[in-house]
Amino acid sequence: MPKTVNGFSKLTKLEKIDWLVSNFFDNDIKVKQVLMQYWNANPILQDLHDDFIENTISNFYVPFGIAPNFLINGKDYAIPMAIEESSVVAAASLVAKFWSTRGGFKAKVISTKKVGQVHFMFQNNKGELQTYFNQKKEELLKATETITQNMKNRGGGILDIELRDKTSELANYYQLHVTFETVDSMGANFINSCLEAIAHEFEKEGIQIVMSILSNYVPECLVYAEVSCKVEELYAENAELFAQKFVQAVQIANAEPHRAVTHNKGIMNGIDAVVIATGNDFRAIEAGAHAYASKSGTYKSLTNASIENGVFKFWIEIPLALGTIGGLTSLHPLSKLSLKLLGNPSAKELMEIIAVAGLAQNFAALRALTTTGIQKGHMKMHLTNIIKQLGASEEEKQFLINYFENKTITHNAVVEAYKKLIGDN
Ligand SMILES: CC(C)(COP(=O)([O-])OP(=O)([O-])OC[C@H]1O[C@@H](n2cnc3c(N)ncnc32)[C@H](O)[C@@H]1OP(=O)([O-])[O-])[C@@H](O)C(=O)NCCC(=O)NCCSC(=O)C[C@@](C)(O)CC(=O)[O-]
Ligand SMILES: NC(=O)C1=CN([C@@H]2O[C@H](COP(=O)(O)OP(=O)(O)OC[C@H]3O[C@@H](n4cnc5c(N)ncnc54)[C@H](O)[C@@H]3O)[C@@H](O)[C@H]2O)C=CC1
Repeated sequence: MPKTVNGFSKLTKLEKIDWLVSNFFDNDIKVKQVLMQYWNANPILQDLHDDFIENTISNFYVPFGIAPNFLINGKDYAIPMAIEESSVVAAASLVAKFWSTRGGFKAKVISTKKVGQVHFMFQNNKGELQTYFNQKKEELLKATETITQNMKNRGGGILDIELRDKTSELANYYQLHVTFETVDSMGANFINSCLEAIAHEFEKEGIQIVMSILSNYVPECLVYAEVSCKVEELYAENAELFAQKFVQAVQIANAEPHRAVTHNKGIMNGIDAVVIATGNDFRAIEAGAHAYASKSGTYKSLTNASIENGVFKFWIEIPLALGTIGGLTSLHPLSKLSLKLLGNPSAKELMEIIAVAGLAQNFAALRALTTTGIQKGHMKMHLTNIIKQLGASEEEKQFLINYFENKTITHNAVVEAYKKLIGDN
């Protein structure tokens, strides 16, 4: 039987589920039950979630946790995190507590410029194109006036439009490179609307517009965060060796892309979790962060560390195009709550908070990697997931948690201990 369908989008939610269950699950009624089990009991709330995307058939939960005790620029925060991976929230919490007694995190937005581009092809004389652009520039700005008026009143809008010659990269390729200030919004829709208005105005015979779209590479929408303390304040046991190995771990990430990718993945554990909890676009943030990590031509660490005059310093510099208005930020009740928990920050303040979450996460991972190894703490948190996969009862779970209190946790060791416990050898 063909597993393709016409008009799927027009079916009701239940019809969609029935089609899926009959075509892909042999009419297994349990599949329908699992999907419906995740529907929200409140139909209004469910409707809201149904409409976030298309062809919704259920909800996919991701845990929503809190990392308390973050002291950032002298202000206390409890940071919301939406993430499926164990040990991330624990690690952030541990590090927040640690640095809160050493002056906390200092963060600062460096710049907030965003970029959009109208990509086009032009075969004729370059000088003529430049003249046409120079004559047209004011009209291009005028064409966006109805869209930009409110943003200008907020202190934002279009900062500049440049004609860029890209013919050395691709034959006949030029672009209008436009920079924006979008204040408290991420700005994707605002930027795209402006670009399409500009493209429409710029079009004329001989200019073939290919596309108009914002760029998620935002090296000028940049935030910096750091922690520092005297080396001896780091950890009681051999603080100097700890600091040295920590700095070496960062240097290795800067020298070796294989390590840098994992190092930055650890940073994104913290960043994505807060980005998602606040209703922001984590794909945009991921794409922009990794592109920035490659800005020198080699993929490198997004963090850095130093020891100078007995002072340990650890910092991050990362592009984050975030919004505290627009997108899902006030539509998703939990994003709204997250922003309220953070004191309804401006987009700039949110950039600082999220950069700190990334720095804290990296500190936790490097601390673990250069001391006990990552598995000890991670597996301690992951233990309950393994136990649950085995189908253990509450009593068996407690037994296994106590059993592994002072033992090395591996998946196999847990399986063996469980088998022994239930007498299945
Ligand atoms: C996991 C810990 C924190 C345990 O650390 P610990 O020293 O065993 O923790 P503890 O039991 O002594 O508790 C100390 C504090 O840690 C936090 N904490 C401790 N347990 C919990 C918990 N259950 N729930 C919530 N918070 C917890 C909490 O703040 C607690 O204080 P309290 O609340 O008691 O005042 C530590 O070993 C750690 O930070 N490990 C690193 C974990 C990590 O980085 N995980 C990320 C996933 S691995 C990965 O994806 C990235 C990686 C590692 O590959 C990146 C890279 O390579 O760079
Ligand atoms: N490549 C990408 O990253 C793309 C992302 N998107 C999506 O676009 C969404 C974000 O777009 P936005 O334009 O930010 O959201 P949005 O379309 O909801 O617009 C936010 C609007 O809020 C208004 N506003 C009110 N007060 C403001 C203030 N203080 N500061 C700034 N604006 C204020 C402005 O009119 C602004 O345009 C996200 O959902 C994202 O996933 C869409 C297309 C492409």
